[in-house]
Amino acid sequence: MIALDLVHLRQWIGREETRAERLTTAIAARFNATFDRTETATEGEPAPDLIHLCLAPDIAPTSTLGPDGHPARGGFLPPVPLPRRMWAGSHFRFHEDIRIGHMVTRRSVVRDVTAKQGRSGPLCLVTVEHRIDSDGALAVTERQDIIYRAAGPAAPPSAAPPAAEAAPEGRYRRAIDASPTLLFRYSALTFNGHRIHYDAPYARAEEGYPGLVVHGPLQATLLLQFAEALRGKRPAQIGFRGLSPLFDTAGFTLNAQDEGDGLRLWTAAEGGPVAMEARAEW
Ligand SMILES: CC(C)(COP(=O)(O)OP(=O)(O)OC[C@H]1O[C@@H](n2cnc3c(N)ncnc32)[C@H](O)[C@@H]1OP(=O)(O)O)[C@@H](O)C(=O)NCCC(=O)NCCSC(=O)C[C@](C)(O)C(=O)O
Repeated sequence: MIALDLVHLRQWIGREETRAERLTTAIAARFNATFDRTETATEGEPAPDLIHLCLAPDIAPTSTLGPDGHPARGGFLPPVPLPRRMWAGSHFRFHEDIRIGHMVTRRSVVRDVTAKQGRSGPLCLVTVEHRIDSDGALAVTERQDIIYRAAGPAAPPSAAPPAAEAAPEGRYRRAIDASPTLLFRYSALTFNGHRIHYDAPYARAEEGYPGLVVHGPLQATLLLQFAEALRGKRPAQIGFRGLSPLFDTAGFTLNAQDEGDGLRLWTAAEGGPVAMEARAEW
C-alpha cells in the first residue's frame, strides 16, 4: 500500500504557474471540426466555450513522459505517488468571451491537496484554480479537481450497488458516438499523451479498464454545448463532477433535465451509471 506524505505534498499549495498561447483560427477550426461544429473560425469572433482547455498545454519532451504518457510528476502539480490520474471535475464561471486571435493566458494556483478514502481505495484530491484572460481581460475562472488513485480495477465489485445503478433518461437526450477517432482527435487538440485515451491494450492490461477512457474535459465540453443548444446561450456558470468512467466500448448519451432556473445534465453509456454530472445556471 502506497503511503501519502501529505505534509510534503501540501507544500505544493500556493504554487503558481502562468502559461499563454495565441488562439489562432487554425486551432479554432480544428476544435470546430472535432465537435462537428459548422461555424467558420474567424479572427475577432467569440471562440467556442471551453476551447481554453486545449490551449497552452504542458509541453514535455517525449523521453521524459511517465509510463502512462503523462509528463512526470513534481513540477507545478505535487508528486502524488498514486499512479492513476483522473479528471474529477471542474466549476467554470464565464465573465467575457475568449476571442479568436487573442492571446489567452492561464494563471493557475494549487489551492488544496487532501487525502480521501474511496471505494476504489486511497485517493488524493488536488484542487487547482485557474484564471483565464483573453488579451488581458478576465474571461473564465475555473476550479478544477484532479484525483489520483491506486492501481487496480476502476470499479471494485464491492462498489457495485450504488455505482452500477443505471442512469435515468433525461427529458432532453443526444447520442454521441464514443469513437476512438473522436477520442484521438481530442487528445491531439489538447496535446494530451495520456495513454488511457488512445492505447487500448495499455488501457486494458495496465490500468484495468474495459476500453479507451473518454476524457473528462471532452464530456464536459459536449455537455456544455448541449446546454447552450437547449437554452440558446451560454450559462453564467457550470460545474461538473466525474462519478464513473465512460469507455469507447459503447456509445453514450448527453442528458438534461430542467431544474429550477437551470439545467441538470449528465452523461451515461447505454444501461450504465451516471458518468459525469453537471449543473448549469444562467
Ligand atoms: C474518481 C473516482 C475513482 C472516485 O471513486 P471512489 O468510488 O473511489 O470514491 P468515492 O467513494 O465515491 O468518494 C470518496 C471521496 O472522494 C470524493 N470524490 C469522489 N469523486 C470525486 C470527484 N469526482 N470530485 C471531487 N471529489 C470526489 C468524495 O466526495 C469522497 O469524499 P469524502 O470522503 O470527503 O466524502 C470515481 O468517481 C471515478 O472513476 N470518476 C470518473 C473519473 C473520470 O472518468 N474522469 C475522466 C477520465 S480521466 C481524464 O480525462 C484525465 C485526463 C484528461 O487525461 C487528464 O487530466 O490527464
